[in-house]
Amino acid sequence: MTRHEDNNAVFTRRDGELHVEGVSLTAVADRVGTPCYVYSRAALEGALDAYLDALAGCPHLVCYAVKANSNIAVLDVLARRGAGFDIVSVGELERVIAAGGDPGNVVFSGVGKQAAEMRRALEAGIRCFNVESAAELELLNGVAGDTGRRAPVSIRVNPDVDAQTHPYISTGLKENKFGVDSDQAMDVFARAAALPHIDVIGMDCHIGSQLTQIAPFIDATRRMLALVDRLAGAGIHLRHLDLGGGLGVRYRGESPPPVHDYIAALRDCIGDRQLELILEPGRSIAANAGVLLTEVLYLKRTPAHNFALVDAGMNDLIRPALYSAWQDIQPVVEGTGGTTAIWDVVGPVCETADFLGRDRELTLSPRDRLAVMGAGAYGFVMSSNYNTRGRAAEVMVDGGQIHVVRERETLADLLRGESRLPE
Ligand SMILES: Cc1ncc(COP(=O)(O)O)c(C=O)c1O
Ligand SMILES: N[C@@H](CCCC[NH3+])C(=O)O
Repeated sequence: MTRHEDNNAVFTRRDGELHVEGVSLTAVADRVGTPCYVYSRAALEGALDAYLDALAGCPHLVCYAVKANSNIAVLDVLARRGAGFDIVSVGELERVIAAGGDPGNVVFSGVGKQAAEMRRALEAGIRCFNVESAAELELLNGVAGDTGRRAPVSIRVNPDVDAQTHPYISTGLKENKFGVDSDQAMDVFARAAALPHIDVIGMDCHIGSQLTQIAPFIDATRRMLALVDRLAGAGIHLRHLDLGGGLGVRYRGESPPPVHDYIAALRDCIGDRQLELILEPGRSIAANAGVLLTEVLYLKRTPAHNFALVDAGMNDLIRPALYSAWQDIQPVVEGTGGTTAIWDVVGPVCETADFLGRDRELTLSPRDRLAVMGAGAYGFVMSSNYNTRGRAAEVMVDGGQIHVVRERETLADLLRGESRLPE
């Protein structure tokens, strides 16, 4: 795998059979069973390298957004390659530490941080708290004082720009719950600078996810820089600017800007200001580094519709049900015959919204394996046990090797901690 290759280049078809790196997906399904998430180490590394290469020569830290895919093996691969991490809970911090990541390269985002989480993050020595409200700032100052530490702080500013993405994943508009209103930002920074246990070191924003154009990023960056300059005028000098994540990927017809163009545009805005640039990409690192493997259980043809019932459902991959997201569905083995039709690929969950894809032209037989593409981000992490279904296994392919990096959940896992009432 050379650097900069498109992540999709590691998912290739050879003799009609879909492979990830050097391994056939049939081999993975035979060994691990379905449903199962399969990630490519080379694809993860290639995606991170695109960021690191584009940032060369500029002080930077790429903090992979753990929420996109928090499997410890994924974090391990990225940490070894030089990534920092953006976390939103103490749980994600513990994952980073378990994966061998350096807490000194962790930024802590999130609107609802609790005192115990702050305490643990201070103790671990994280790089920065991305503070999202005046109230959070006061609590953090108190917790830092109690622990005898100073808290490094960035204030998340809501720049009020339209990210032009799905409303559920748009975060930088005035009406969204995220960050400090840009009109109140100067006051919050001034308060932070005056608090005894806070070190003000940065400013951050994150305007939304799956952005396919550069313009909203530039718009947000300019608004942030105007504030950075005003703060400098008021004697508050920041060390870093964190522009969040949000760069989109191609699921179907989208053509998001290449990482290189996106970063060149950001660097151009920053100009010769002495600021470290922090980014928090999630989806653009992980989405196209993973697929969800599933098997056809039954084919059901009705006068109204053709249903392919598969063993993965909305509890495994909720994006289609939640956002009407479209993800490509490919047969693992092509050309084996079967019924060619327009199918709704649906799961076993008792909900009409339980579909992985609708109106897909496929040639199918029962027991065929299918791969839902682009499932490496916001896939397993959003899965649930709805209908008392165990969560899928996760696999990391590395060259010719298959590593099971999360066992499939068993019934015992699902019932753990529950009990009947006493007699
Ligand atoms: C604060 C923050 N940073 C980074 C990300 C990662 O975003 P994406 O996966 O779109 O790159 C998110 C999620 O949207 C976020 O809320
Ligand atoms: N879960 C969303 C992305 C959320 C981004 C989190 N801030 C998706 O699958 O598209």
